[in-house]
Amino acid sequence: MLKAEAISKIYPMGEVEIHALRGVDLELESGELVVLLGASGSGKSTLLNIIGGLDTPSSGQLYYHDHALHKANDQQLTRYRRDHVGFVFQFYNLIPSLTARENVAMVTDIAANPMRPEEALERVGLSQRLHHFPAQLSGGEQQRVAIARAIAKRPDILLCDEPTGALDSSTGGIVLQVLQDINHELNTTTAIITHNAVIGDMADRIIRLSDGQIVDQHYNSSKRSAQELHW
Ligand SMILES: Nc1ncnc2c1ncn2[C@@H]1O[C@H](COP(=O)(O)OP(=O)(O)OP(=O)(O)O)[C@@H](O)[C@H]1O
Repeated sequence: MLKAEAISKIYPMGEVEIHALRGVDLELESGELVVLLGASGSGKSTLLNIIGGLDTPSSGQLYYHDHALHKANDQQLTRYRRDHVGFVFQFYNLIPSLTARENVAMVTDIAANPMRPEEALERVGLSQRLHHFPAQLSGGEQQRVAIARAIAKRPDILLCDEPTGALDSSTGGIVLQVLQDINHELNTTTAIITHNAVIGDMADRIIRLSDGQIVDQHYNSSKRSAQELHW
């Protein structure tokens, strides 16, 4: 469903250029769960942001089905993000003055074919927290609200940048289990960025980046349930 060919990204920084990505080829297949591993600065977030239409490549081609995203203008990229992509970040980015339900409703109010906020929150196990404000929720619960918000519009692609980076291992396991369940139940193509190689065990495919290049990728023959993972 998504194909990146020879993607490079150069950030000009004064006199020097930072080569964040150097010729990345990547295909994401419908319904798969991919984990992207790599050291800090290897280009993981840059790649995810380009795939999600938050950033544009300096060179290379990017196709979502037959849409050439590398040629898209701002308006077309906004539409692609709004209609097809869900994002989950390390810090949950919830609106503090809105309840869990209202945070999710912000998205469902503008989406084409959304699920009800109650359904999205039920899918992440938060039916009992609909009217809580973010400050009244634990970190893991806040991340689950962020996931409910991301999936409520039924995105084709869910992109998660260090979704458990701020969580302890057992809370992180619950959040990852939610992502794995949603991938399974809704067939949402899912990419998870992490520093943590253990998380690769829950993936269909593991991709490793180093210095702006994909240096290894393989299918995982012994996929495990996220809640079995410990780090
Ligand atoms: N907006 C930017 N302007 C300039 N340089 C950038 C920008 N974004 C990223 N970079 C640089 O590009 C390289 C790749 O960064 P990126 O954030 O993609 O790495 P990462 O693998 O996600 O790292 P981390 O795990 O620490 O988040 C780094 O050297 C970074 O400093």
